[in-house]
Amino acid sequence: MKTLNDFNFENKKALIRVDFNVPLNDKFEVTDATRIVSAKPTIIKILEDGGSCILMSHLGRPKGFQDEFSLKHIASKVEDILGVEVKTVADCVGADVEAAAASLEPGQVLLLENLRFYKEETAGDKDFAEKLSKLGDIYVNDAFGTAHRAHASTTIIAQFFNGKKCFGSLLAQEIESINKVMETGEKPVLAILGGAKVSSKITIIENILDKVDHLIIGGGMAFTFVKAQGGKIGNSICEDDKMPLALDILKQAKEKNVQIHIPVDTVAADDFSNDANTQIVDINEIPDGWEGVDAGPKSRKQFHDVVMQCKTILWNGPLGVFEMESFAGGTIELGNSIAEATKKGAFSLVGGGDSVAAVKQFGFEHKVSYVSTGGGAMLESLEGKTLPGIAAILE
Ligand SMILES: Nc1ncnc2c1ncn2[C@@H]1O[C@H](COP(=O)(O)OP(=O)(O)OP(=O)(O)O)[C@@H](O)[C@H]1O
Ligand SMILES: O=C(O)[C@H](O)COP(=O)(O)O
Repeated sequence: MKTLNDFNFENKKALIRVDFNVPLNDKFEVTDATRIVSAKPTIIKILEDGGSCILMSHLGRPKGFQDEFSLKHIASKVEDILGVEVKTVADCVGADVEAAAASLEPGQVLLLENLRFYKEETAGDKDFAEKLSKLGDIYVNDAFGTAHRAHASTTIIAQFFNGKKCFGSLLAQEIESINKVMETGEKPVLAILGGAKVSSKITIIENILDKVDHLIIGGGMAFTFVKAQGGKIGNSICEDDKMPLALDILKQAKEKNVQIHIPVDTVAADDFSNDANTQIVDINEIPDGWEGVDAGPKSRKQFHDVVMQCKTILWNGPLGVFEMESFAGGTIELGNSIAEATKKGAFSLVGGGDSVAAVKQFGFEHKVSYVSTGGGAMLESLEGKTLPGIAAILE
């Protein structure tokens, strides 16, 4: 696995695929700069070697050239974070871009315009990838968030850099963190899967059963398991067609010696709103007209005890409807438990869209070992898939 340390970038132009697909508000200000901050070590290492950096990224899902998706909106933020002037150019291929790249001096940074202004990017077009490849001497992929896309700049381009391609430090760190959970982590290994739907997590569950000692199934998806075993779940969300699969997962877990933990009680609400009436009920006895919206106190205690026993912890998906303050308690307590276990030496990885949002919202970001910058890329990694962006560097 080639990393930045295998190259000396002195007088070299590094063409770096970053994932600067960051959220913007209506004034086009970056509201979460994590992905930019996370790419900084790679960029700084190259500049310190005496190289220059050509940064390429997508932003959103534009249809052609659309100003609202222009990367010029984030250039000053990138500049602030890097502490280095960031030059911009109004395109990502063509004569102006080639001239801007050619005139780049060691120590300088150039940010190209949104790659997805060209449909060739997502189509994985080889000619487009080749045009991009001409801009730099060494290709560095540091875009973990987009590593599950076989796009021109993430995957196809790598074939034009035989022996001159490597992982950036963010991508290397993401791979290492996933490997720690899936392959090399100290036992006992625990995965906590929450969120709304079983259907979106099935492949992960099936893959992970071979890797973990404990599996907590929480959040909305727990109710499919509860109902499948004969529990009364009131109006709680449930995928009836997935109940046979839920039973099969429980059977597989038994065969594989994986201990499954499902909530034993729940905060039930009489309405899906923050000011609904609530009561704590047994998970198998949710009254009609009420729905489970958060883990109950006994479940929180049960999950805390499991977390504290484990040395490697993966967390994907909230334990309740954490967006509503009244139903965020279970997710917050789980975050506290993971933070405590991490402090005692466990390795903890948080990944996936909503759990990362929850971790940031409740201030656990620096209390866990690693927070992934990938949403879909993280989920596909947990499914056991080889991500095309990663494979392209290894080839
Ligand atoms: N008991 C519940 N009833 C209804 N919705 C729930 C419940 N528990 C959690 N959720 C909802 O699940 C959603 C998150 O589910 P999702 O599967 O998307 O999570 P994730 O794995 O963190 O994110 P992603 O799949 O986007 O990476 C949240 O919006 C949350 O409100
Ligand atoms: O935010 C993400 O998950 C990545 O930047 C990939 O974006 P996409 O889902 O539009 O390909």
